[in-house]
Amino acid sequence: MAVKTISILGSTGSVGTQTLDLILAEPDRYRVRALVAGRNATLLAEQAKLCRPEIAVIHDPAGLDKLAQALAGTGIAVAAGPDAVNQAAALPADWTMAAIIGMAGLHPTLTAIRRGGAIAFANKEVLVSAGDIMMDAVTDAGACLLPVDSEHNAIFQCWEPKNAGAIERIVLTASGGPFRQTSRDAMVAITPEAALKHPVWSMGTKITIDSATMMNKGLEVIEAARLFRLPSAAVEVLVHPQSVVHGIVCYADGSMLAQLGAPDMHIPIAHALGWPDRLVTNAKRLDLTTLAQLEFTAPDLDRFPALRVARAVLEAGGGAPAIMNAANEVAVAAFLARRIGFLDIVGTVEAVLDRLGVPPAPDLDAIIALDVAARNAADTLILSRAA
Ligand SMILES: NC(=O)C1=CN([C@@H]2O[C@H](COP(=O)(O)OP(=O)(O)OC[C@H]3O[C@@H](n4cnc5c(N)ncnc54)[C@H](OP(=O)(O)O)[C@@H]3O)[C@@H](O)[C@H]2O)C=CC1
Ligand SMILES: CC(=O)[C@@H](O)[C@H](O)COP(=O)(O)O
Ligand SMILES: [Mn+2]
Repeated sequence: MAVKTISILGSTGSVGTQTLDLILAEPDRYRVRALVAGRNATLLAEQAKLCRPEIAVIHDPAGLDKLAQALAGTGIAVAAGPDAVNQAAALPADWTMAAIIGMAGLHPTLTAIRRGGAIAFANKEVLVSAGDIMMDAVTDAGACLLPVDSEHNAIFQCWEPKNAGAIERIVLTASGGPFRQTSRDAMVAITPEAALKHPVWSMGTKITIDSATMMNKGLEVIEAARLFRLPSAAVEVLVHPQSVVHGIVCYADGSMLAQLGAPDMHIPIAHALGWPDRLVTNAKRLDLTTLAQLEFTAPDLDRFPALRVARAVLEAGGGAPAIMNAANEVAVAAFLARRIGFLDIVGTVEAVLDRLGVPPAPDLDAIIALDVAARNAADTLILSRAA
């Protein structure tokens, strides 16, 4: 059995730590090249001691001393700053987990794609903002793109490449989040604490808030359109509170192929890590006999307008997805910092989209400029709301 070389971008996060769980469960199968984190030097150092990468890199230079001290004498190289992050992403690796949160992952992920090999893609924000560029880079580099987001991984598992022409549509399921049954009026008073209590999944804070507004599903519709090259109309969303059916591919003969599993991210990550083979894991098993009922309902776009906004953005094209994503990142951070209310998150996104329109986004520089413009516009709106 050949040893797989691995890099993890975003190793200290929810997806990153679960990726490392799988690697540490079978250490002889893998050699870790690079671990990359944002600010958490303590956890990064602990991880490095366990999996012995060639290099551990922290984006925030303020964490370098702590990291260097913790790893002194281990022979593990350390580095800090954005250039070091990109250099780590460029190191040859058979398999890279792209799990940095948000647009912060743009350059390292693109660097890893251009280097080639398999890219396990968790970072949906980058696919939303710069999806065509990412997908073209995958093709140009001959890289192998492995979707990790649970719904997209499910679609990937059910997608028959030789029958792609016979695929009518795909279905992404949504848990509905903690406010699935909350009235719009009651949403005004939602606190960060309440929004961070996801009913099913344990995830990082940003995606958990996105699930609460259902912007997560909006981002996922665009992510699916990019990954599977489908129009908006071919990507359906159904609310499925049990979160055991993750995605469905609907074929022209009436067949629907679905992927089921316990709501445990170790499962899609393991699929991507083992692909094209299957790993043995300790991930939770689903006991179908305990499932009294599986519900599937259409989402309520009046209570959760994020989904409508995301579809409009996908259909508008150009720089609109990059603007939506950037405004959402700023608004979620402002909500978590108690600077705006829950309904203001999507309100801010809509206002920024109205302000910036649908500018063209022909290349990466244009997308980055729009990302900055949308962040500035969102900041200004949030400041003016507070005044
Ligand atoms: N969590 C989940 O179950 C799922 C997540 N996803 C997607 O996966 C991605 C990661 O999500 P999640 O793991 O929840 O997020 P977390 O917030 O838990 O983790 C984010 C990771 O990114 C790192 N990071 C942040 N900024 C930088 C930077 N500038 N340079 C390098 N590293 C950085 C963080 O480091 P540090 O903590 O050290 O600052 C951390 O390791 C997101 O795009 C999300 O949408 C998709 C499906 C499911
Ligand atoms: C685990 C995963 O893939 C998340 O994106 C999940 O889908 C979030 O739950 P929601 O369905 O509530 O958005
Ligand atoms: Mn998902």
